[in-house]
Formats: sequence, structure tokens, C-alpha cells
Amino acid sequence: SHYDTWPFTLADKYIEEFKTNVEEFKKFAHTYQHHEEIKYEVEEQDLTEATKNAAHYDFIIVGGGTSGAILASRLSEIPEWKILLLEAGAPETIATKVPKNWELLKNTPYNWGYVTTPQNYSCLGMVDHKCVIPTGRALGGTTSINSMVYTRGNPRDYDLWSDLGNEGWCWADVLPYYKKLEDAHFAPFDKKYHHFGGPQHLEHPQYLRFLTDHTLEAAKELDLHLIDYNGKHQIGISVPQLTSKCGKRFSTAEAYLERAEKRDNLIVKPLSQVLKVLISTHTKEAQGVVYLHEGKTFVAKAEKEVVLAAGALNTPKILLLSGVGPKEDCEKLHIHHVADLKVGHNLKIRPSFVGLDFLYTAEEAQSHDEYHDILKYLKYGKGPLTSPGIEALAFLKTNISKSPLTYPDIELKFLSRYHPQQDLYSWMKPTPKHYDSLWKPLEAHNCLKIIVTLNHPKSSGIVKLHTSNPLRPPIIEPHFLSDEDEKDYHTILAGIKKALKFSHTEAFKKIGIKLNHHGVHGCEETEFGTEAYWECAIKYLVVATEDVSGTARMGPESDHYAVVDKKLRVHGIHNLRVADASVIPVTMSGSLVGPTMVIGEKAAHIIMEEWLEH
Ligand SMILES: Cc1cc2nc3c(=O)[nH]c(=O)nc-3n(C[C@H](O)[C@H](O)[C@H](O)COP(=O)(O)OP(=O)(O)OC[C@H]3O[C@@H](n4cnc5c(N)ncnc54)[C@H](O)[C@@H]3O)c2cc1C
Repeated sequence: SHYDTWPFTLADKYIEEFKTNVEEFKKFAHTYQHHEEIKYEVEEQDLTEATKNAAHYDFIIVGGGTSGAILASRLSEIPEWKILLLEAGAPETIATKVPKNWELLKNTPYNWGYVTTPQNYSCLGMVDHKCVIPTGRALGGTTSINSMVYTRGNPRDYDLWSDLGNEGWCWADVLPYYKKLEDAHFAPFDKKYHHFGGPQHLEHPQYLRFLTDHTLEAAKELDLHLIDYNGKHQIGISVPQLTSKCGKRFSTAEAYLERAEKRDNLIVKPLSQVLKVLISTHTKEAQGVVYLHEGKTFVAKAEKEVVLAAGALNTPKILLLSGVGPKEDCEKLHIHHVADLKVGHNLKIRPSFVGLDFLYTAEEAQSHDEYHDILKYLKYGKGPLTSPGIEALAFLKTNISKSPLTYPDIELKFLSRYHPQQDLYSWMKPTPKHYDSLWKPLEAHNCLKIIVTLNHPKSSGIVKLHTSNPLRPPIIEPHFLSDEDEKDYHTILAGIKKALKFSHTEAFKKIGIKLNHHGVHGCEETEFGTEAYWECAIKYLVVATEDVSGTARMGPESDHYAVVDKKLRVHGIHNLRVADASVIPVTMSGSLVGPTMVIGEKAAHIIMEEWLEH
């Protein structure tokens, strides 16, 4: 074949090993079922023993995810500081690095496997009316399983953080941290907004299908400009910017921890789950943590600080288990209470409508051969394996929003879908009736899917504990679409209408795009495609998008819901901070990887400034 004439060859054995590894991974993901780990007993005696043998560090960081990996790497730049990074998940593998595998990763232990409580106004097409909420459990955290789209949100979002009493977090304040973290490999870019040479490699997808061109052309017909959504303007359409490097996933673990690998003052412990923070009742000081590693209990002591970076679902869980949270809730579970804060309240998750699928008649120009796809991926970082399948994204403002014209309330994601479709929906857990009515007829086709996401839900939820057993998942009640004036619901409906406009453009007609006309089970009494149909379908097909925030909200003491202050310190507790998506005080105009990375970078700066001054 013509590949043999390329400058170097890859040993067949290596290609075979890669193939086997990925095949094993797929087989595993197709059969894996998340189950709750419920056995937990720590004898008083074990804890006393562990405390006696406790190792001492300057800083203990809980969670080696998006922000935790960044924070650990930055703090370890100070050679005198000894840092312990505890991560519940495992390191990444060859298979997790393949961008195309991202959806299957949700069906593995690299995801915590959480689900919501039954919902009233959404998720009705899912088993037991519960929505799945994936969240990463790995070194690199959710950047090791996400769809890799790098989004920052809108400048106005950060100005709102600051307006709430969080000085130091307005757009002008955070932009330098964005530039510090970026190694932006897309051209041309405006130097005012991007940077080349930071740790986090960013690039456009190495592989886009013909659908991208048609989507961009359709957008033009709809007067939407082609923009850099992380640049000056956010309203418009773009190809995504990805946290990948030469076509391979580039998590924060790879970007930040690998460069710190040789520093002996940073100890990284994967497969180590923190059970609680040890806080002195007397002095209200965080003194260390208790964690589980290979079935054994350990205690680690922090001379300076404990920083929680366990994500917006697990950070509140750890705080509550440590007695930081609503007094009544802790006492009910016999958890010794230390600080009365609204931990877990103000849960914000962006909901998405997933019921817009389009068939097309155009033939795929590229033909695929598995061997060559693998070779292309391994050797050149090109080809279909390098793509999460997100061909374009658009940020739009509907007429429901009263915000400025530059502030989007809706995000549209354009995803290419290869048949068969079952694998891609199995993680979402639709009921057989809902799957069969809507997606089964598409099984033999390739499709374009448009996901409609609400940027600024008014509805808020809560994260709570079932029990004081730290191995049980938390209770997650998002209360999607529950706001009294139904603004969330009407905005999603307006977003669906905007998405449907794409299918009427010449650019889409050229490739024979047609909406999947199979209605969802439960909406049979409405005529498909009418307003009444979409109104009905929303209840069944609005699910959780993976952006979770706000559960340890940043704000001054006067803010009823604030858990941390603008320096990320937990109110009323010494030497304890939170540095992850939990602290984000307002809903963002986009996904959360960018904001969370900035929180990691800025947290490091704040901590260094404070401790190096002493
Ligand atoms: C499937 C999926 C796709 C997504 N796609 C995108 C996207 O394309 N673009 C985007 O911007 N955002 C996306 N997101 C969201 C985004 O990735 C997350 O919001 C963000 O990465 C969260 O960062 P974090 O630091 O708060 O938490 P995480 O990155 O999740 O890190 C938390 C870490 O703490 C660890 N941890 C938790 N509890 C404990 C404990 N008790 N002890 C020790 N360690 C613990 C976890 O295992 C994890 O590694 C996606 C999310 C998911 C789940």
C-alpha cells in the first residue's frame, strides 16, 4: 500500500498490540455496569494506627483532575514544599487517549457512574426518570474522559463573578491565566486572547467530516458569523478547539503532571480515595485527610493546607462527610458538625435536549479501512480516531433572553453519528420504549445530531448524602426545568427552533438532510414536528449535560450560599480551600473545562502569594 512509502514504518506487532488494547477496552465498555460500592467499615483501631503512622506534607490536594493536576504541578515548582496529590482513579491508558472513544469511557470505572434522583420535568425517557451524570475518575479527572472541547465561556460570566463580591475574578483578571495555560496551535489567532507555549496544548480537530463544511455554510445562510468562540466575540459558529495534541487526548495530567514527574517534592498517589478531611473542632483548622488505598486506611497530615479539587459532585460530598455543611443534615447522619455552610446547594447543571437527529443522503467521500485508520492515528495523529465527532459548535441568543446581544443563552453542538447507534446511547440509559421509538430506526444510518444546551438554567438543585458511608454515591437532585416562570423550558424550546432552521438551508438540502421523523414514545398524541410535539418531547429528552458547578460557591460571607471566599478559603475553617468547578458562582456560557483550568492556575497563584509572603 502507499503507506509503505512513508518515511518510517510502525512495527506490525505494535499496531496489533494497540488494536488488541482498544478492542479489549471496547468489549469491556460494552458490558460494564456501574455498581455502588457499599461496604465500608473503618475500625477505630485502624484509624488510631493510621494516625500514628501519618506522613506529613505541606499541601495535600484531593483530586488529580482538571484543576487538581494543574494546582499540584504549579505548587511543586517551589522545591521546599512537599505536595501530596491523592486521586481516587487510575492513570490513563492507550485506549483512553483515543478521542473517538470518549463516549464509551462513560461505561467504565473512569466514570464515577452517578445518576440523578427521578426528575419531574425532564429525563422522563430515561430508566426510572433518572439522568446519568458522568464525571471523571482518573488522573486528569474529567479531562481524561471528556469530549475535549476547550471553552472559556463569555467575558460577562466572569464580570458577574466579580460583581458578586469576588474581586480578582473579572474577565480582565482571568484572561492572563488563560494565556498562561495555553499552547494554542490554531492559526490565525488574536494574540490578545491566546498564547503559544503554555502547558496545555490546544488544536482544531485533526479530522473533520464533510458535515462541518455544510454546517458552516448553513450557518452563513442564517447570518451566523464564523468566529473564534474563545476570542473577541462568542455569538457565532466555529469548529471546536480541542484539548488534544497531534490527534491524541491531552489531559491536564499529561499537560501538567508529566512535566513535574522528576520533582521529588510531588508525590502523586492514584487509586487513593479520600474519605474525609480531619478538622479540629477546637481550632477549626484542617489538619489532614483520611484516605483509602488498596483497601487500607491511611492518614496524611498537612502542615500548611488541604485543598479540595474533587469536582462539583465529590467535593461537596467530602465536605459534608467532614462536617462542613448544613448542621441539620450532618447531625441527622451522626457526622460531627464543624461549620454551617450551604455546601451542596446551588447545584447547577446545564440541561440539553438530545432528540434532534438528521439523516442525510450524501455519500461519505472518505472510505475507511480500520488498519489504515489505526496507522494514521498512531503515526501521524490524523484520521477518524482523532476526533470526538463534534464537527462544529454555535453560541446563540434566543428572544427569550433579556441579556445583551453578545451573551448567548443557547449552545448548539453538531455531532456526527456513525451507525450502529446503540453503543452511543447505552450510557445515557434510555428506556427500551424510548430508544426503540426514536433511535432504533436510525441504527443502519450515519446521522448528524444537534444537541441543544441551555447555558444559564434558572433552576437549581442540590447534592446531599445518603449516609455517612463515604463509598456510597451522593444524592444528586438537579431539579431541571423546575423554575416557576418556565424560562428554562421556553429557552430550550426556542433553541430547538433555532436548530431546526439549519435543516431548511440550501447547504443542508444539498446533502439531503432530513429530520428523523420518528416521534418519541409518550408524544404520540401530538403531530410530529409541531410545536406541541417539541413541547412534549422536551420532558422525555432533556438530560444532564456534563457541566456541573456551584456546589461550594464562591462569595463573601454576606452571600447566603457562599462556601468559599474569593481566595477559595472555606468560610470559617482555616487551611482548607476548594479549587474546582464547585466554586463557580454563576452559570457559564459554555462547558466548564476552561474555567476549571483557570481556577487551578489562579489557586496556585493565590496560595503562592499568601505563603511565600510569610
Ligand atoms: C463525558 C464528559 C464530557 C465533557 N465534555 C466537555 C467538553 O467537551 N468541554 C468542556 O469544557 N467540558 C466538558 N465536560 C465538563 C468538564 O470536563 C468538567 O466540568 C471539568 O473538567 C471539571 O473539572 P474539575 O476539576 O472540577 O473536576 P474533575 O476534572 O472531575 O476532577 C476531580 C477529580 O477528583 C477525583 N476525586 C473525586 N473524589 C475523590 C476522592 N474522594 N478522593 C480522591 N480523589 C477524588 C476524581 O476522580 C477526579 O479525578 C465534560 C464532562 C464529562 C463528564
